[in-house]
Amino acid sequence: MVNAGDETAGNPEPCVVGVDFGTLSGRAVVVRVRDGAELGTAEHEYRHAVLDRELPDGTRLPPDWALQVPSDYVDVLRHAVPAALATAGVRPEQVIGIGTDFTACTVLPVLGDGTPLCELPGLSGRPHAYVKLWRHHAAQPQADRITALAAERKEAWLERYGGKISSEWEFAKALQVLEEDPEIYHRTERWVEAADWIVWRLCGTYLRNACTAGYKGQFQDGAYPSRAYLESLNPGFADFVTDKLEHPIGELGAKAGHLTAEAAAWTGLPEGIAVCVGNVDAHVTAPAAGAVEPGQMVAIMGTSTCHVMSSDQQGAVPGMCGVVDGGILPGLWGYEAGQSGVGDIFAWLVRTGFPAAYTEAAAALGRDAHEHLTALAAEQKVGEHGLIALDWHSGNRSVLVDHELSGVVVGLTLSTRPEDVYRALLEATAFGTRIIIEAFETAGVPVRELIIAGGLTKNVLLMQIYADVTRRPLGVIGSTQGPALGAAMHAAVAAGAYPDIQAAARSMGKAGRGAYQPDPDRAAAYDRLYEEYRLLHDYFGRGANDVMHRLRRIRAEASA
Ligand SMILES: Nc1ncnc2c1ncn2[C@@H]1O[C@H](COP(=O)(O)OP(=O)(O)O)[C@@H](O)[C@H]1O
Ligand SMILES: O=C(CO)[C@H](O)[C@H](O)COP(=O)(O)O
Repeated sequence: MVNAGDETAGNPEPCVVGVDFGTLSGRAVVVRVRDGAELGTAEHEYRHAVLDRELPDGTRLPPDWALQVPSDYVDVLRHAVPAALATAGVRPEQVIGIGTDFTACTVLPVLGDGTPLCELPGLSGRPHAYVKLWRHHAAQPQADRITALAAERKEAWLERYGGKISSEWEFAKALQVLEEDPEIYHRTERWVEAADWIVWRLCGTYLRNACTAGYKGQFQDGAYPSRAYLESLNPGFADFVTDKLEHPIGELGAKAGHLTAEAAAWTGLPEGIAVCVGNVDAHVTAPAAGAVEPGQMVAIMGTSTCHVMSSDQQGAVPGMCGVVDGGILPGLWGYEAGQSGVGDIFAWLVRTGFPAAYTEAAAALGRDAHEHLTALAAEQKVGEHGLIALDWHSGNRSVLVDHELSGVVVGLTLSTRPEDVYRALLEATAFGTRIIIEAFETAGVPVRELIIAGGLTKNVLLMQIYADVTRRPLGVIGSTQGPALGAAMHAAVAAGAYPDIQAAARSMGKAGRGAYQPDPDRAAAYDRLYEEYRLLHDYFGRGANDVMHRLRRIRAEASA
């Protein structure tokens, strides 16, 4: 990190602020416009983290729920932005713009002035009044009906979503509210992506960003799903688009408005600076990683993995999350696919399968649990643990689009150790990425380069496994704050410092090429394991054995 304190004292250079709203925290970074130097960062954890068991008042939540509290996002503006400025040694007057990115589809019900329903008197005990986080997966029954009806009616937009609509997105989540808590649904005046809500808080203007509108809001070729379609889904849902969703769309990198006096007081930034249109964590990271050419796929690996890629070719990739015109970069088709659980799955093992003796050994070596398991797992040869796993602990986003699937580890014996399972889980996520890449290439959308970004780039074993499993050289982004950097780059465009995001990427992006090379022997050994993964994937995921769905029903009955 560069400290700009002295350097900027006599000659203050323009800077921008990017704020990345992740799953558990928000991270702010102060970036120099000229060259993308990251001058200071700060993180603020959400006080309520993820509500997946109960509301703050103790109201119990069913399985597969994941909610958040909107005031936690404002706290990031209050704490992380001033702290990042202080660390950077940058004076507020140097900052010409602020940009944000968010997880998505993370969506909330609000009044016409943006007030979240969960903040209204009498509604703090109502689960449906809260933010539904991207990994709220309880709307799967609604998603299944949305897909089935679209297929039956041959809705043209279905193909743009790889043939399946996800339970993570705006329509499935809203339909769940209507069907489970109609009063909350009727009191909802706007159904808003958190990505747009935070921009609304910053500049007082509500615009729907083109990215989430396209990928999560089923907005294609200037239109949402028709009233007739929605009425067939549920008569009470017929006017969802006109009553609660439709709103002017802001292009990515455009200026949404100017920082209000209230938001200036929260952040310590000057009132009136440019506020960029909202965007998504994965999508802003592509230009941050220098990926502005067709066929450069960026996998943003953290809690989950998103695969984003721009292409000059429009294709129907089965099971992708979507293809949106200009969804990542203007003038190109933007593709997204993903894996709902990656770091989250490794965290599950650390939480549930890390014995006391391991905790002591890790502490003695000064390692955290991930580092300890990784170091032990790195001592093995490919296949030595005798395991194969399916990475579906948080369901399958691509290519099966089914959040009622669950995780599997085959091959457990009385000799199996935690590091064996940990390694099998690392490998399972790499196999999941290979399935996705193959789906693109089979559909005629070439993947020319694979670049990795996100928190998991710090795990060297994991990166090498991805290179070996995919048989591709991996580039690794040259920043640990890819999304926040990408948000800052979009802010620079919104403030007029660059004509477009491609130009900003040339000066501010942090491309890293060829950091890991595949090893031919390990790659060959992984080919054999990948065949086993594919077999299990199709067996459990494509209907040959529906045991995972049946188990969910048994669980629901048992806990009813
Ligand atoms: N050394 C590690 N190896 C593998 N996974 C890790 C390691 N350290 C943390 N993780 C996982 O990384 C995830 C967080 O990734 P990060 O990119 O920081 O966050 P986010 O995806 O929310 O932006 C967590 O799920 C955590 O379990
Ligand atoms: O689906 C997304 C983008 O389209 C989510 O934002 C993403 O999966 C959550 O990201 P993270 O793993 O970084 O918390």
